[in-house]
Amino acid sequence: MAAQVKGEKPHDLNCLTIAELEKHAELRMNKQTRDYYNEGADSGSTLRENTTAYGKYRIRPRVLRDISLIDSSVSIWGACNSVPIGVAPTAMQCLAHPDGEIATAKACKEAGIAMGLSSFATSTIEDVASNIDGHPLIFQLYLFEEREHSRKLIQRAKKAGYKAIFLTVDTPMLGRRNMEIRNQFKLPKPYKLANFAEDSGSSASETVMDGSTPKSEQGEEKKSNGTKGYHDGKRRQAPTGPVSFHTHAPNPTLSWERDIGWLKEQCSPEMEVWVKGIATAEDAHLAVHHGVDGIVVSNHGGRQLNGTLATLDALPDVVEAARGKIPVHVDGGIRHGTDVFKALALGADFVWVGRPVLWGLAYKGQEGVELCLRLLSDEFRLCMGLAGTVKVEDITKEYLVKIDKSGFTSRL
Ligand SMILES: Cc1cc2nc3c(=O)[nH]c(=O)nc-3n(C[C@H](O)[C@H](O)[C@H](O)COP(=O)(O)O)c2cc1C
Ligand SMILES: CCCCC(=O)C(=O)O
Repeated sequence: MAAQVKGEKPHDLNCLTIAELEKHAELRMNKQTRDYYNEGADSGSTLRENTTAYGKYRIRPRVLRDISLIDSSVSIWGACNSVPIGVAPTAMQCLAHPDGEIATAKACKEAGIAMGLSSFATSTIEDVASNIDGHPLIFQLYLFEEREHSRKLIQRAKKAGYKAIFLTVDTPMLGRRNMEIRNQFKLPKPYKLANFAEDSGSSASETVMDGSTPKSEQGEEKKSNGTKGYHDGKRRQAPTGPVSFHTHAPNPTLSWERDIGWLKEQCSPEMEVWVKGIATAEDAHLAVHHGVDGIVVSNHGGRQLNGTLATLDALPDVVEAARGKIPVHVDGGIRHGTDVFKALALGADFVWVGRPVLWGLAYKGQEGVELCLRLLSDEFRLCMGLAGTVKVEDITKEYLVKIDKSGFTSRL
């Protein structure tokens, strides 16, 4: 057992970093799951840049400041979050571990960290809520062309006490993920898209990502353009039949004018409405104009449009546009506590972490997610102290410098 401070959990000597966690997870996931979780769209350059963007900044530590009392917590949706970090909504967590989203919820409760639940979760809205036991939960919504499906999800989330709906806005079409296609990705039995089971007999395990036709949909297929999820330029019909993520998640009709007002009506007054997938100042202005409660700067972990800015690079413009009006969160590429510090210094109020949590789940279920959250939290607190900050609001751009490829630095 490693040296430890009284009351703290012992280190896992096999896994001291998120990079090590990723390696452990790789060995435990089958190829289909590993590729689905880890892949980015097209060449994967945006996926990589989300991470490498953090290397463009260095921290300017201040010293002799008595940092003996560090408070890394923030208040979010009326609760105390131990660090300004949340678990991003990611689909189908039972692929990583049979306990799936329930294990994640229990780990979030234990860590005092907010959780996002995906529309395409393999656990129900209600089960996840009862396992996180009052700690903030948000529900990630894919607003389907068949709104009735989404309306039911919203009502259930409201009843179960979710604090906000995060409307994902970067999926009017599905990004091109080639390994997913090549592997003919499908959710294996016995798992189900748990929140559609009663609507449709949820046939997620029939979802095949190769353009071929799942048996149950062959009649349907004749009417459509022959691809599943990907767009061939022809006007497609609104999907009908069982909900599966390849058929239903992309919604090319999404628009500010039609959808945000409707969503606010459905959610109010119990739940806030946020938009997840903002990458420009223009859209941040529109989000404010349409009365959303907050923004998540995100490119879906590099899984949608490849060739966009890394989220950290997109962040300052969005922060500038939303400043003082609505909160700005960011996700993508966060793999260390110092990344959290840098995102906050560039103006984010809070960050969300996707893949590392899935790796934790694959490594050791709930215990693995707790480990993931503990590593990031400990690194963040260490960074706060070593940089000379004791409160989250102390973290400003004064603590960062940008460094270019030749090593020249510039103050922000
Ligand atoms: C396997 C996987 C599934 C995801 N599923 C969803 C989803 O259902 N809804 C959504 O809005 N975002 C989804 N995301 C995107 C995450 O919410 C988040 O934006 C992204 O993972 C952040 O990047 P990171 O993985 O580098 O931390 C998914 C990401 C991954 C890796
Ligand atoms: C748009 C597909 C739904 C799941 C998801 O968001 C992802 O795999 O990234």
